[in-house]
Amino acid sequence: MISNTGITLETVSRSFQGRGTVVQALDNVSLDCPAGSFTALIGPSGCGKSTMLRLALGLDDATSGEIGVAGMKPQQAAKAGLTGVAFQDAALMPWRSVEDNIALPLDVLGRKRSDFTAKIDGLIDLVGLKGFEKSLPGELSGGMRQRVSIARALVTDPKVLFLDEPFGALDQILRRQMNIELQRIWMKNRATTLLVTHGIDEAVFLADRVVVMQSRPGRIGKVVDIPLARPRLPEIFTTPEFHALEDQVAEALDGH
Ligand SMILES: Nc1ncnc2c1ncn2[C@@H]1O[C@H](COP(=O)(O)OP(=O)(O)OP(=O)(O)O)[C@@H](O)[C@H]1O
Repeated sequence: MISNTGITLETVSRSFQGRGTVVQALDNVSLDCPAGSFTALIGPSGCGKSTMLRLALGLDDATSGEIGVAGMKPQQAAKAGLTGVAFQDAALMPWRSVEDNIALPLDVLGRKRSDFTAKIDGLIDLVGLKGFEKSLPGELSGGMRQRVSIARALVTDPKVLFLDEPFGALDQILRRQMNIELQRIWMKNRATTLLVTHGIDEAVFLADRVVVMQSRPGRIGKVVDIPLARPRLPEIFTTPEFHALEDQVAEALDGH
């Protein structure tokens, strides 16, 4: 029984040895994402966002410090299928159909596909791709590919979800639609979510709090709480309350 499905970083540092220099990608970063929370991570290019995600996914090791994902070491959590991830370029297998792409993590984890037929159907429904089960990625729009990527991230029923700029390549209108979709999906499954984004509006719309990072060395500058009630409707983007929160994040990005 896993009692904690959150993400914790305790004084985590990661440095890279360059040519004669050491890059401190993360310097003593501590962060606690409680179970079921939605955290957005924003910051200038090179502040260590992707590095943090890679460490939490168990794809890389910290130079020092401790990371806990769903109460385990990151690699253990990934092996147990407790983590899901979606990247900016949907990273789908072009020769696999929508449903086969969604099933990919099951193959990787050695799970029996036939046990998950209903799960995959449900996810296709959830992300609005009914009727496209047999389509290939090349036959889908950018937004549809990202939906597949999100369904794939959810197929193991992860307790912890990592999203690395999942809508970064989409135009503004589509991104807004996807933000609304993502909120709906998250409100249903309530996975602890860590979203890396460059969009202040996206961060404020989706998150319970926005963690603003600073670079050289990569560290947390400020945490802005987002006390907006859910579900947040599209109209919220134009409210003074929303703009005030965007301003707080923008100021923190400027180092205030
Ligand atoms: N494998 C690596 N080898 C050497 N340096 C690295 C490596 N990975 C990251 N870095 C350095 O660590 C710093 C943080 O990189 P990271 O990719 O985490 O930043 P980021 O905040 O995700 O940037 P972006 O917003 O541009 O994606 C950068 O200075 C980068 O050059």
